[in-house]
Amino acid sequence: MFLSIDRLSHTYFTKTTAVTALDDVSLSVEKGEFVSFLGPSGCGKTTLLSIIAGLIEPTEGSVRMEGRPLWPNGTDAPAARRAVGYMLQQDCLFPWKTIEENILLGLKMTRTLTAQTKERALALLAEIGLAGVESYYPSQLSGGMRQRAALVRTLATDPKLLLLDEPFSALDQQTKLKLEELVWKTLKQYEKTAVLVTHDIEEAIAMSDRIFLFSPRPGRLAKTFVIPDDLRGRPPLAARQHPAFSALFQSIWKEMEALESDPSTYPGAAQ
Ligand SMILES: Nc1ncnc2c1ncn2[C@@H]1O[C@H](COP(=O)(O)OP(=O)(O)OP(=O)(O)O)[C@@H](O)[C@H]1O
Repeated sequence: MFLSIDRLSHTYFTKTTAVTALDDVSLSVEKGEFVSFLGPSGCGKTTLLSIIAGLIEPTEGSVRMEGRPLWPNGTDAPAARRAVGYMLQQDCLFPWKTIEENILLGLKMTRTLTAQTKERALALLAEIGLAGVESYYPSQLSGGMRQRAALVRTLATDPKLLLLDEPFSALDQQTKLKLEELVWKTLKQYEKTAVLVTHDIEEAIAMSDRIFLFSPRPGRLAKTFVIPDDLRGRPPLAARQHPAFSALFQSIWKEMEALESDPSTYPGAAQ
C-alpha cells in the first residue's frame, strides 16, 4: 500500500472551543492512483490534506507512505514529507520572483538544484505550454498560466505524492476544464500518485480513480466510489461526455443529499 491512513482523528482546540474536524478516518491509496476527497464545506478535507502534508499533527491515528510514518512524528518522517508536493487554490507564486525563479524555488530549498534538475523543470514548463515566460513575473500571466507554473513548481522536485487542494476552483470554467485535462495527463505521464480535495462532484468523477466521500462535520469517511473503467481510462473532458458520467453523478449527488439531511445514515456512523 502506497499511502495508508489509519484511525485518524483531529480536533482543533482554541481557548474556549474544541472543534472535531475529523473522526476515525481510515483509508488507503495505491501507487499511481488518483483519488479525490469529496464532501461539503467544513467536513475536514483540507485538514486531512494538511495532516498528510505534515503541516498539522493529528490528535490521533497514523499516516504512512510506503511503510514510513508521516505521523506519528519520528526520525523517518521529515524524509518522507519531502517526497510530498502540495498545490493550492492560490498559485502561491512569489510576485517579486520570475517564473523561472519560482519554479526552481523548491529545488533550491531542498538543495536538489543541479543543471539536470533545472533542465528538467524548464522542459516541464515547455511541455505544459509555458515556454518563453521564464523571465516574466507572475503578475504578467493569466490565472490559468500561473496555476500551470505552480504545477511545474510542484512537480519540479519530483514528489512521489501530490496533494491538490482545490487547485482549479478559482479559475473560469474554460480554463478550469483545460487545466484539469493538463494536470490529469501530466500526472498519468509521470505515473504520480495524487490526492485531490474538491467539493465539485463532476471534477471528482472526471479526474479520479476513486472518490472518498466525507460526511459533514465531523468528517467521517461515508462512502468510497470506484470510478468504472469506462470513465477512469479517459481524460477528464472525454469522461465528462461519456454516458456513464451522469449516472455516477446522480448516485453521488443522492448520497451527499442523504448525508447532509442525516449524517447518521452512513454505514460507519457512531451509534
Ligand atoms: N485552525 C483552526 N482552528 C479551529 N477550527 C478550525 C481550524 N481550521 C479548520 N477548522 C474547522 O475544522 C473544520 C474542518 O475544516 P476544513 O478546512 O478542514 O474543512 P474543508 O472540508 O476543507 O472545508 P472547505 O471545503 O470549506 O475548505 C471546520 O469546521 C473548520 O471551521
